[in-house]
Amino acid sequence: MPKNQANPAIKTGNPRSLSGLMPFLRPYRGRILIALLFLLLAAMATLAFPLALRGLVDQGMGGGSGGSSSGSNNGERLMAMREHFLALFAVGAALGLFSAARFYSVTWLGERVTADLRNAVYGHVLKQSPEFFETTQTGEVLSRITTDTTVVQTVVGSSFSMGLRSTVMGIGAMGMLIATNPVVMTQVLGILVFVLLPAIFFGRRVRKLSRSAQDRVADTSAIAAEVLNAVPVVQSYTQEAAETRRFALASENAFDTARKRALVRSGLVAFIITATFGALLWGLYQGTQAVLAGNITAGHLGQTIVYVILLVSSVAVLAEVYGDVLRAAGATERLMELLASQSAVAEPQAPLALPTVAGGTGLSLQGVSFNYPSRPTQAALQDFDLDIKPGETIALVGPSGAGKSTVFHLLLRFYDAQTGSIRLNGVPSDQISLTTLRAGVGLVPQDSVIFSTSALENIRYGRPEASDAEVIKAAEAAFADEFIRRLPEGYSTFLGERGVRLSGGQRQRISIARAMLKNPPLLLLDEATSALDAESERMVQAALEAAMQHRTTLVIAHRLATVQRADRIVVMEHGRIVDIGTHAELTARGGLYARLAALQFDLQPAADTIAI
Ligand SMILES: Nc1ncnc2c1ncn2[C@@H]1O[C@H](COP(=O)(O)OP(=O)(O)OP(=O)(O)O)[C@@H](O)[C@H]1O
Repeated sequence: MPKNQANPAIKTGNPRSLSGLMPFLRPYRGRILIALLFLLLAAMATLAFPLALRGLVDQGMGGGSGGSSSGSNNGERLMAMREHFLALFAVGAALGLFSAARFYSVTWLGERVTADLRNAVYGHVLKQSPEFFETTQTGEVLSRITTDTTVVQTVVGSSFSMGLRSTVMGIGAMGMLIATNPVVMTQVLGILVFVLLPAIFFGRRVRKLSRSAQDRVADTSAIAAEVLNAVPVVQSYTQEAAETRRFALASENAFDTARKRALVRSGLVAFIITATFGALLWGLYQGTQAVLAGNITAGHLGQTIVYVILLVSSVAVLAEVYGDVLRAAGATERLMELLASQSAVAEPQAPLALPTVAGGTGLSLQGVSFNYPSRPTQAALQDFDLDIKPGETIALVGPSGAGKSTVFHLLLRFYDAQTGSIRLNGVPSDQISLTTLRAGVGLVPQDSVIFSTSALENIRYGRPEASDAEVIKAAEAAFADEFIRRLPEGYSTFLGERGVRLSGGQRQRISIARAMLKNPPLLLLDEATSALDAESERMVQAALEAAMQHRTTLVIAHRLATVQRADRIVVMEHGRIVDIGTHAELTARGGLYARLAALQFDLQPAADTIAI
C-alpha cells in the first residue's frame, strides 16, 4: 500500500473527526474565550428579556386591573411602565451589542481557521513526492482545498456558535422554566427526548450521505481540472460534447447524492418542527389553564411562553446545526486525510552537510536499481553504476523508456531507489536535507514552465533574492535578454497563461536563464525534442552551452551538438548502461549508440536502425 494513503485511524464521517481541527483552533484560544464571553452575554440578555417582559405586564400594565383607578395611581403606573420599557430597551441594546460582538469574533475565527487550514493543506500537498500525484488527481486536491474548507468554515464561523448559543439558551430557558414552572417543564423535557432519539437515527444517514456528496463534488472537479488543461486536444478531436456529457454525468451523481441528503435532512426538519410545535402548544395550553384557574398571572404565562419558545427554537437550531456538523465532519476527514498523507521520500533525521567542491558536484551512483511504485515488477533502472567528476558534462542517450528521466528523478530524490547508493560529493543523498539537496540542483525540464507573472519574476524564480541586475545578467547569458527587451513592457511584461505567450524557443531560454540565475553546482538538462527553427535552435544551443560552464551537467541529449560537447556519453537501454564513451569512440564502435545517432542526429545511416 502506498504510504500516502489515508491514515487508517481517520475513517468514516464521524463528528469526532472534527477534533482534527483542534491544532488549528489552539492558536486562537484567547479569541475563542472572547467569543464565548460575548456569546454568554448575548444569551443572558436574551434570557433576561422574558423577565423584563413579565415585569412590564404584571406591574406596569396589570398591577391594579380594576378599571377605575385614581389619577395618582395612573401616574405611578405610567412611571412604572416607562421604567419597564426602559429596562426592556436596555436589554435589547445589550442583546444587539453582544450579538454583534459575538458575530464578529466568531466569523473572524471561522475565516482565520479556514485560511490556516487551506494554507496547511496546500503547503503539505506541495511537499508530497510525485508518487502522491500519481494516485491523487489535481482536481480532487483543489476541491478539498476550496469546497471542503468552505464547509468547515460554515461550522467554525457560524454553526458552531449558533449551536453553542442555542445550547446556552436552551439550558438557560430550561433553568428558568424549572424555576418558574416545574410542571410544564417535566412535560417539555419528555417531548424533547422524543425529538432527540429519532434525530440521532436520521443524523447517521445524513452523515454518510454528506461524505459521499462531498466525494461526488470532488469527482466533478477532477474531471474539470483534467479537461480544462487539455482543451486544445479535446477540441481537435471534437470531443466537447462527449466531455460535457461526462461532466454532466458526474454532476448528476453529485446532485443525486445531495438530493438524497436533503431528503433525509428534510424529514429530520419536518419531524423536529412538528415536535417542537407540539411542545410549544402543550406549554401554552397548560399555561392558559393555569391562568384561567387563577394559579399564575398573565405576565407569568407570557414569560413562560417566551421561555418555551426559546427552548424549542434552541432545540430546532441544534438539530439544524447537527446537520452542518456532520457535513463538516465529512469535510474535515477528507482534509485530514490529505494532511496525514506522508511523502514517500523522507527527510533524514539528522541531515549531514553537503560539502562544496570546486567546479561542480561529484556524483557517484553505485548498484542503483529502481522500479516505480506503481510498477513493482518492471525495473526502470537496473544495476546502474556511474561516477561523475565535478565539472564533467555527461550526456544520457537511449531509446524512449530507457530510464534517462528516471536518473534525474532519483538525483532530485523525487523517488528513492530500492537498492544501491547515490552520493553527492561523497555524502549519501538520503542523508542530505531535501532543501539542501535540491538547492544545489538546477533543472531545465523538456517542457519549460512559465508562471503567470513578469519575465523578471519568471527568471527570479530560480533565486528569489536576486537583484534585477543579476536577473538581467542571467537572461543575457541565456540569450533571452534581446527578445525580452522587445516584449511590450520589456522585463515587466506579464507572461504565462493570462499574459504574452512565448514561442517554444523563448520559453526554453527563460527556463535556462532561471536555472543559470540559481547557479547550481549540478545542472540537470532535459533537452527539448520539439523542433525549433534554425535561428531559435542556435540560440537555445548557445544558451545551453553557456549554462553548462563551471558546473557538473547531466543532459538528456537529443541534439548532435550536445553529445559532441559532452565529456562522456552514457548509452542506456532498458534501465541499464550499455556503453560509455565519447561521440567519436561510440560511433566507431558501431553499437546501439551508432544506430541511435544515425536516426536521431541525421548522421550517415547505419546498416540496421532501431526505432526510438
Ligand atoms: N511515474 C512513473 N510510474 C511508473 N512508471 C514510470 C513512471 N515514469 C516512467 N516510468 C517507466 O519507467 C521506464 C523509464 O522511463 P523514463 O521516463 O526514465 O525513460 P526515458 O529514457 O526518460 O524515456 P523518454 O526519452 O521517452 O523520456 C519506462 O518504462 C516508463 O514507462
